[in-house]
Amino acid sequence: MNRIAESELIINPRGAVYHLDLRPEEIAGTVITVGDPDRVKEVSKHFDSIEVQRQHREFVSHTGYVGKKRLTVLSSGIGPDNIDIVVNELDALVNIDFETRLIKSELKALNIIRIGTSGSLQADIPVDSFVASTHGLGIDNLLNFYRHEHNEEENQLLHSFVTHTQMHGQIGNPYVSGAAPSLLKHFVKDFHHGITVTCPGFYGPQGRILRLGVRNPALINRLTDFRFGQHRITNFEMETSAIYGLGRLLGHNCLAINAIVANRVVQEFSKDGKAAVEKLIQKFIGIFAEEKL
Ligand SMILES: O=P(O)(O)O[C@H]1O[C@H](CO)[C@@H](O)[C@H]1O
Ligand SMILES: O=c1cc[nH]c(=O)[nH]1
Repeated sequence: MNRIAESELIINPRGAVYHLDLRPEEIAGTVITVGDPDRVKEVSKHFDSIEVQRQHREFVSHTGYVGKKRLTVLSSGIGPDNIDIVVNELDALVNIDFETRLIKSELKALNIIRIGTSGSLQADIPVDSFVASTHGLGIDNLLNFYRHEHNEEENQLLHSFVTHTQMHGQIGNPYVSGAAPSLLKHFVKDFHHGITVTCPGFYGPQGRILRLGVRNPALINRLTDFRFGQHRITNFEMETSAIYGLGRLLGHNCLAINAIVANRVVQEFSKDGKAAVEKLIQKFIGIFAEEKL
């Protein structure tokens, strides 16, 4: 097996991975990712104890316990490019030996759960409600830098998506991956389920028009109308498909749960998005404490 060079896996003088500044023993088997660094303490304030607190750039992390269960909460910052760093470095922390720089013979699967905010694409999914993503569909291109394959059903879904949204030639190849069924099954009551589209930006890529025109002005309507069997697109944001896609390639169990702060169909924004996120965090902590995940 090949030793991974110093330039490829960068380990700092503390023995911690380059961007996250975390050592292997400093993360738990369940990792919550949040976009906003300030949200990390909003999650860890519900921990019974905190044993590790680190910060490097936008990557703030707290590891501690809820009851006897250990978990880490880590901010990713905004966007799929940051998820490339977060998921690869989390995987390295558990699956690469930092002494020998060799991939371990026994690989570990993390539970990676995003607690985020998102924009609804359906009139019946109002602001302040919650969505658990059955699929992450990426129009951000990140996964196309890696060798990956889709199954027949995913290929059909993507073909139908590109045709319906008329995105041919506008962006690279969209990609799609499902949530881990072992995690999704715990987030049913009080959650809408559906496909989450992940975008490489908040404005043009999500059809927002301020001063610039967009190439696909009908994008929101086309996403709202899209159907594939019983599947529809519930929402969009900027991380889920990258987490699901990289997580699947690396063998981790991934889920995204999002609080809806904007409804793009009825053009409404939450009056108290912070309260909606707090309710979602409390719901997650309750489920994590009581159920087997
Ligand atoms: O609230 P977070 O988790 O950052 O998620 C959403 O909010 C950011 C945009 O405002 C993007 O990261 C988007 O995915
Ligand atoms: O509309 C929204 C709201 C939150 N996050 C997004 O990416 N889009």
